[in-house]
Amino acid sequence: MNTEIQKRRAGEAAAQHVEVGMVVGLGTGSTAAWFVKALAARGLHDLRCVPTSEKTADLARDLGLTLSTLEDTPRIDLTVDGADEVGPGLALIKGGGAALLREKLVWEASARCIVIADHAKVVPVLGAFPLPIEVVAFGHKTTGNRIADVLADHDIAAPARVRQADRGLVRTDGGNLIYDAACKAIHDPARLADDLKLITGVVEHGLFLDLADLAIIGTDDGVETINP
Ligand SMILES: O=C[C@H](O)[C@H](O)[C@H](O)COP(=O)(O)O
Repeated sequence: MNTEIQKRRAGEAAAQHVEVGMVVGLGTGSTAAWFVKALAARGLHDLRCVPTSEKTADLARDLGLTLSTLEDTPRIDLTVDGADEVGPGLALIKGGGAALLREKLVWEASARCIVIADHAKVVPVLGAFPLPIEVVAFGHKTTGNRIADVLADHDIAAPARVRQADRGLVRTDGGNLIYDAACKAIHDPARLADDLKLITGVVEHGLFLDLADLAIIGTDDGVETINP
């Protein structure tokens, strides 16, 4: 199994869904990067692209795509983005690259969303990938304790840990921190999503529920599609 080829196949297949003149949301991560490259290679006219991170903005700019912002183009025709896990009903975990807040803002502004991933990302139950939760830096340990309380209420014993990089705490493009919750199995994603949003200090979480309209999954033989 070649994961990178699977990601590339998914990204290239998704680029075929883009039409002339569209406003396109550009996801973040290694899979979304294949989509951005494939999109640039198609050379479509009059596209306006809304990136979900500074990293994606840099890539798209380098490839000659025309960038826009959610402020200038608040209605997006199609967003294509990767995921850390693709569960039943196209419930997703996202945020492994710390871009979940901008991603969710762009997804929610989109008429259609396609998630792209390699085959290993498809899971029967969400939660093996630690759930990213974006929190404001002020008082983040208190917020982390409240997150742990909510997780315990969901029979999830593992604590959420603040994400570290070599040079200290990871900061999102918005200057916030990320807590990763090693849930192992999330049996009621909708209830957990609601409960996390009620915590003061939590900006957003990486559960993307009822947002994806289609999944394009790269395989060793080509691509497979999954509808919600
Ligand atoms: O914050 C990052 C995003 O949600 C990514 O789309 C996600 O982590 C998947 O990234 P990759 O395609 O690199 O596995």
